[in-house]
Amino acid sequence: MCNNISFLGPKGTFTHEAAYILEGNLIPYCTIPAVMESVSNGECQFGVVPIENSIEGPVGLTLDSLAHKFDLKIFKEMVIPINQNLIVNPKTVMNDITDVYSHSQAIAQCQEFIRDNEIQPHYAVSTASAAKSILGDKTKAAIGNSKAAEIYGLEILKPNIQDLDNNETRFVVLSKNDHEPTGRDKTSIIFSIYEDKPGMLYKILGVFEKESINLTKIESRPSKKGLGKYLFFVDFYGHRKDKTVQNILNELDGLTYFLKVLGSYPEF
Ligand SMILES: O=C(O)C(=O)C[C@]1(C(=O)O)C=C[C@@H](O)C=C1
Repeated sequence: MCNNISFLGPKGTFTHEAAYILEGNLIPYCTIPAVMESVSNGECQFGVVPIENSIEGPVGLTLDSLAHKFDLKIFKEMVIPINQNLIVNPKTVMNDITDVYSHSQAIAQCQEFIRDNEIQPHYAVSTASAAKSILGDKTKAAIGNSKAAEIYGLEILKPNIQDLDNNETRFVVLSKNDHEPTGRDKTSIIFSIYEDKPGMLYKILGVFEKESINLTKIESRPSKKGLGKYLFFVDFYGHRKDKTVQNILNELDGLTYFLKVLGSYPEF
């Protein structure tokens, strides 16, 4: 069995740091859909992507790609603390910097720092690609992982520049199959409801209440089928092979317009 693990690269992203928790041959891909494609087409057995951040919330591209583009399962989840650093070329001082580059999530996590220092933010595909892009230009800084500074021969001018301390990101390991039950599992699903019936979401949540199953996340995203039409992303305790969870999924099948089970995996 191939032991390749794709991750959102290049080397030095937070996703790379999360992927280190796994054992295998780590391969960087430059976008979240490219990571998913590498698992779909069998180049990699697993792929690691960010799914939500404790400050900035969902990673929309991951949720949308799982809902609309790929038929992949969640095999594992991982949560790592995020410490953002101001990364610069050697011998740069604060006054040299006019522009700062990073992933949109990282820019959002450091809004106050960027505003207080009056530097112009720019979006990049990942924090590490931002670090690579500033090489050789003292007017440009990047926001990212200290590992990126080390890998690309850059320096950290200011550590811990995120606005809030409880900064954590949850990553998922995607595969063609989900995880066998461990006794401490979570299940992720996506569903949409019939729009013309009142109280549908209430009824659906009632199914979980009836079976005494705790939700750990509920999130809605546009279904891309018009304003006011949503997909719901729900995570809850239990494995899809548990009798209780099977009862829930059977009932939801009858109550929802669309239901996709993203799989069951051990709680981090
Ligand atoms: O750009 C990176 O370093 C990533 O791994 C992506 C990502 C994200 O999408 O949330 C991961 C963690 C941080 O919150 C910032 C960016």
